Amino acid sequence: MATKGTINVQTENIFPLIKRFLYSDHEIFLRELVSNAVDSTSKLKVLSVAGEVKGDLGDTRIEISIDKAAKTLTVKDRGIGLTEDDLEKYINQIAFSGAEEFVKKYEGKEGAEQIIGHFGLGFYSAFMVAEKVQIKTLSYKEGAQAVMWESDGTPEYTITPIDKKDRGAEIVMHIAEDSLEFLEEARISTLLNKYCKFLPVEIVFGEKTEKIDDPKGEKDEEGKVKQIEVTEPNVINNTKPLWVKAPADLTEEDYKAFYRELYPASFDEPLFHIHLNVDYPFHLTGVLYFPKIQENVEIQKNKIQLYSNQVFITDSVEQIVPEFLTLLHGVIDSPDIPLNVSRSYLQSDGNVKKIASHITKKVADKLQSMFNEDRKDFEAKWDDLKVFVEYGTLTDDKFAEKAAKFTLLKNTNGEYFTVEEYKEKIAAAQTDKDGKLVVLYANSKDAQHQFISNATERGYDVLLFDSPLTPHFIAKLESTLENVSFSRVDSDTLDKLIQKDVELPSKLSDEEKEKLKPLFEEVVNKEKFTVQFENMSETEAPVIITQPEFMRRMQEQQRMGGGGMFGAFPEMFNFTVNANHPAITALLSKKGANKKKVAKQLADLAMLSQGMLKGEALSKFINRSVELID
Ligand SMILES: Nc1ncnc2c1ncn2[C@@H]1O[C@H](COP(=O)(O)OP(=O)(O)OP(=O)(O)O)[C@@H](O)[C@H]1O
Repeated sequence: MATKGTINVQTENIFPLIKRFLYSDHEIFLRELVSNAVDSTSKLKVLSVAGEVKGDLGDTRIEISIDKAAKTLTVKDRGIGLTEDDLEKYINQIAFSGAEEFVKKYEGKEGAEQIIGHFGLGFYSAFMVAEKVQIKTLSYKEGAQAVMWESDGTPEYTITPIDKKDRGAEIVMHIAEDSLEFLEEARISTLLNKYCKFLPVEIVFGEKTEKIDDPKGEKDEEGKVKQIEVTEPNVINNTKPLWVKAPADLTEEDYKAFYRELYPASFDEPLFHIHLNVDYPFHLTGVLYFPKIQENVEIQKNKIQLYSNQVFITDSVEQIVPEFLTLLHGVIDSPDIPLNVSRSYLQSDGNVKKIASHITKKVADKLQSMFNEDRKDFEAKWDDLKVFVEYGTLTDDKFAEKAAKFTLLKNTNGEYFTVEEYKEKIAAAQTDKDGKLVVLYANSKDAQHQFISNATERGYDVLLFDSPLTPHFIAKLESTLENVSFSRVDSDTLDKLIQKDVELPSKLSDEEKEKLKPLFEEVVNKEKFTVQFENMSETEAPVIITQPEFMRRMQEQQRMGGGGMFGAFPEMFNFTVNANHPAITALLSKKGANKKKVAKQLADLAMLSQGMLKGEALSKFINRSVELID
């Protein structure tokens, strides 16, 4: 005999609301229903261990199936099932009021889409895609009568006794006209792969055909064992993903294989991994991988997947881990991350804070131990790690504190130093007359080649800073290190960069300098280049073009979107003539057109070594050079 009833609706009919709700996240209904099936199966296993369910449990796989003709999608489990009383209690009352409360709370609220995607309505999310839902179920309890609960998306429902032999629940969704996409194998397969890939109970979707060695051992003409095709249920998930296993039982190859399982489209292998395993004060497991950092760091983000008891929740974890950690890849699984709260609340949640700082600490500790255990190997990985470490140093004070001990500086010879080691290395040569340590750096070995070789000839060392975060990172180093300044090697002449007490005498008198100055001012743009003389050594270039450090930093900041208060910053360079160079002294005695030509040639050579000679100016320079050969 059928029971009819009406679900006790408190406020308004929530079914139309559920349907309308959050269009883009309709797909999560499948995760909700499969999770329920998994829970029910897990409960059965617990009861069996406790002796409350007798005998063999049989096949406990969950099956997802599509019946296109009947327009149904079914999730079938062999878990504990429900009695009529259970249906009344759990489906009509508890689940319903839960869903009702949920909808009431978030309806029309901004950001609700994200919340529902992470949390879900539970069983009633089936009504986002179905016009009618049936639960055909037989409880594990002895002597239970199989029943079918049915509702067509109004608060009315019926419960009818049915004939069902196997234990568990079958949720049959009669897919609505506007959701027919969920009757497509490919769509369901994609969803299962996204949300259910690592669920702890085997989930079967369709069949797969595989070729295996003939069990009878029959051979083909070439004497090889014959291959025969077998069709078997297609299990879509890995029930024991790597992160739930003990690190001691895993090899390096296992970690790499799991990385490929997580990111089938990735070509690169990860550099190394960290296995997270925390029981107290919160539960957290996971594996984080350090990828090779790509030029474009943005594409790197959103690769960490967040799970709650092996159920996929989201791959945008910004609020849960500090931003620099989002450069990492991998999996975090924690039932302690509250999923039923708004995104902004997550940040202030105590557990989330603890989790974030725990992960930060773990990552820093791992880097420190790699540094301690095998410095050479750490150096070999540094180029790939540095953007990550710099990013962390810039954005997270706790990390910065720890990272200071393993942050490496690389010089143009490819040697690596910690900051302390480096200070010691350059102290003798690069301390200026005021006792300040001047660190020289280049951002490209090629572009600043001449400047680097001049500096090394002087006995100075030049660091190579070529990451996109360089300007910020240098500013950070300058603010933490006392009495140390950083100057790019082409930002001034060497004597100005590291000022010593000794001054070279000048081969040119002041009058001679005054005579030559307008000559150079004529051949370059006066607005952009400030012509000045300096007594350098004869071996240095006759003319050097430099861009003052502060000027370049302003421009870099502007390019990165900061420093707008100065408006568009003009490009300004110093055009420094080496008063001691023979070519300059020789210029004095030259006459007329030839004098100007040589001055132009010298100016162009300086431009050329800064990579500033382009287009027509370059063509003219080449022609003039050919003429000068004659
Ligand atoms: N396949 C199933 N087999 C047995 N019981 C089920 C099944 N699906 C749902 N239930 C029962 O219905 C209840 C409500 O399910 P619902 O999905 O709405 O909420 P929930 O699973 O308790 O919580 P959540 O909001 O996390 O999904 C469950 O707690 C469970 O008792």
